[in-house]
Amino acid sequence: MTGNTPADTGGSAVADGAARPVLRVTSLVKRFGDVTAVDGVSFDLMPGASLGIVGESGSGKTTTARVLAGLERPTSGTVELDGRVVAGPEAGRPAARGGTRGRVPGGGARRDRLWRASRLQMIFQDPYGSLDPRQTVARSVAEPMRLHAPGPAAGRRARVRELLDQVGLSERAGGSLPRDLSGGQRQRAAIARALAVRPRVLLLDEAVAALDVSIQAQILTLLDGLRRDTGISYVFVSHDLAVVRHVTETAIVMRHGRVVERGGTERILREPRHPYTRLLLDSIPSPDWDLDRVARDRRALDRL
Ligand SMILES: Nc1ncnc2c1ncn2[C@@H]1O[C@H](COP(=O)(O)OP(=O)(O)OP(=O)(O)O)[C@@H](O)[C@H]1O
Repeated sequence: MTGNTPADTGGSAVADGAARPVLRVTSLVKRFGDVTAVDGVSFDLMPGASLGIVGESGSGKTTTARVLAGLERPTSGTVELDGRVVAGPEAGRPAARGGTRGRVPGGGARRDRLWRASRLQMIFQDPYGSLDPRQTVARSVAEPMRLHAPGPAAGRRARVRELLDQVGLSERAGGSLPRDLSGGQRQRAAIARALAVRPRVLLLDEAVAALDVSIQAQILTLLDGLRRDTGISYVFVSHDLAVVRHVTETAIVMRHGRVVERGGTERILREPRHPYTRLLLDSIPSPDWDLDRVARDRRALDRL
């Protein structure tokens, strides 16, 4: 076990003060009654880096993501976003080191939510989580701009065209309702909407899990290009190690709410150190797949 310190995740190493993590999660705990869904998770995400959160169903990935997005309050621990504590006992306060002073300018819960949403956006497995089924894609993409940066409609229209182009959608697709698009196009539209406010972090929760493999590859390539072009950071939540390999440099592996392994994604996949990570890798279908061994290893792990 590698413990739950942020140590070796978060992308490029940065000297003191040179750059601070855009997202810092410290000792995060989330309980639902008797169930501890997240149990002491910590990590840093540097600007422009991409971090995977992997684990099986029930390991606490989605709950972690929901706390980061402000959809759940943590039981304890803190989330610092862009130098500001956005969740935890000090929420609304600047982070201890190098953060902005004072509360979010103007204060107020709505202001705080807008501030957070302007820096961190979430993409769900189901694009209907962010697209209104009754609105054209173009309107859905324009909406966050109206909220965050009110200004002339002409400027918004130009920016919507630019965003649609950035995610590979035609103007025609922009004029369509979500139900008239393919699953891949809908996910592109959800990404365009998330990018509309120029967030620093995109939090992707099983964002390609519902798509055919060939479409998955297209979306992953799109995400790679967007990160290169914009310097945005990703937290990429997935049960699928092959997918995580494509879009992240570092990863944490979660089991029963805890981080059991962390490090470079390639290293984790090539030389897993924790038996649970090895089991996850052995569970991927391959020509020499040994189902009996996977079942045996799981029983042994469950006894630990
Ligand atoms: N709102 C809730 N109320 C009670 N228990 C919950 C709630 N949300 C999650 N849990 C429990 O917390 C644990 C972690 O769930 P979570 O959804 O975070 O895992 P996960 O790794 O994302 O799995 P999945 O991919 O299936 O969503 C599970 O035992 C789950 O049943």
